[in-house]
Amino acid sequence: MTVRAPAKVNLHLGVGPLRPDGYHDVITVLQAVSLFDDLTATTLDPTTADPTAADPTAADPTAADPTTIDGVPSGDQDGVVVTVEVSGEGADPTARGPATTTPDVSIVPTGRDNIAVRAAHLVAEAAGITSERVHLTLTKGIPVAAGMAGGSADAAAALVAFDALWQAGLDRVALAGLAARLGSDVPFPLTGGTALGTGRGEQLTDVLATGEYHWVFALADGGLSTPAVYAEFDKLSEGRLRTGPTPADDVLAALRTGDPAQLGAALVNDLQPAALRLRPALRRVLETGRELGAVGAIVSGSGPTCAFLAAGATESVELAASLAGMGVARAVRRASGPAAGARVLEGPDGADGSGGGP
Ligand SMILES: C[C@@](CO)(OP(=O)(O)O)[C@H](O)COP(=O)(O)OP(=O)(O)OC[C@H]1O[C@@H](n2ccc(N)nc2=O)[C@H](O)[C@@H]1O
Ligand SMILES: Nc1ncnc2c1ncn2[C@@H]1O[C@H](COP(=O)(O)OP(=O)(O)O)[C@@H](O)[C@H]1O
Repeated sequence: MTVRAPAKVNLHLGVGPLRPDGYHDVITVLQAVSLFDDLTATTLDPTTADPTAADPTAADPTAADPTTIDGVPSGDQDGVVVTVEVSGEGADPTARGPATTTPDVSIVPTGRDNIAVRAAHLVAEAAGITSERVHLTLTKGIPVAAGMAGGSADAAAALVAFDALWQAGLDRVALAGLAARLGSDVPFPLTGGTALGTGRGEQLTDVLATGEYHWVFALADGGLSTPAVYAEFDKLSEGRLRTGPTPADDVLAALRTGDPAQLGAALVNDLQPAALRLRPALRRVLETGRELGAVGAIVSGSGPTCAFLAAGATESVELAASLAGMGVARAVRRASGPAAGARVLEGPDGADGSGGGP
């Protein structure tokens, strides 16, 4: 069973003051873009050891209660064992070497703190599954800790995969409820497209959007931690009166016209000053993209990826080539949006997941 899920870019990210629960109210417009992670779930014979697997019982040092991680069942209380193998973005070259003490946010964990494993345990709980052994292969095209919601995409893909694999019969509303327990950004890659997010970002409404948008992403070396960027936002906000998140009216109006230049001029990211404080070199990346003709230039979410909107497909090819030539980014990727949400590429019997539909 293989499920593909998309990355996102925030076209508008208005952030309100820190709430008592440690989150911020946001008003955000998210667009799914054609950078994808593929998650393959393979049911294993419970009696066969998997030599490629990381130790699934490796303790998460942040978990005070070993039976849950952030309120999500860890699997320790039942016989559901999910092992993980990662390739592509964020695959740890030292994964089989000695353990390091400094956590690197841009490396994907392969233990039970992998968000796809946590998603599996949530579905197991909902479906009453108590004994299964499953191996997950994550083929990551979405950069890690990069403000593009790659972990959220994997979690959404896992929810869809395990719902189908274990015949849990969860409908879209139930899946979105589990998704919101895993992270504020997890409901969005289930649906994809373009959507308005409120609350922590997890409450989604459809947006009237026309046209196809051509993006160029400048990938950075190393990631940025989302909580660290929000904390920097709080520091920068000290002494300033912040009432609520800024509304997304300009971006919503631009999306109705389908005009990239209008959308480019309307892009807003309230986390951008915080990301630039933590990564001053991103200023030069943004300036370079603008000088090379991007109609919009913004830090993607909490960063450090920089997102450039091109006037059209041809312009995006030229922009990507020129940006790569300037050497300001680790890598440059082109993508279009809106992209579809999490979908089955290959079912458990090897059949494709198109269901014969359009
Ligand atoms: C900033 C955004 C923009 O879309 O995403 P990224 O750009 O990192 O992908 C999101 O708000 C990130 O969503 P997500 O990565 O799911 O965050 P969560 O797991 O829910 O929360 C991680 C931490 O981020 C902070 N957080 C998150 C969401 C929110 N509305 N307010 C917050 O303050 C909190 O410190 C929280 O403990
Ligand atoms: N399947 C996963 N893919 C990516 N990161 C993961 C995954 N599971 C857990 N993580 C952790 O989540 C953190 C955020 O990753 P990611 O979702 O890619 O970034 P962002 O929140 O900036 O969009 C990473 O530092 C990583 O350690």
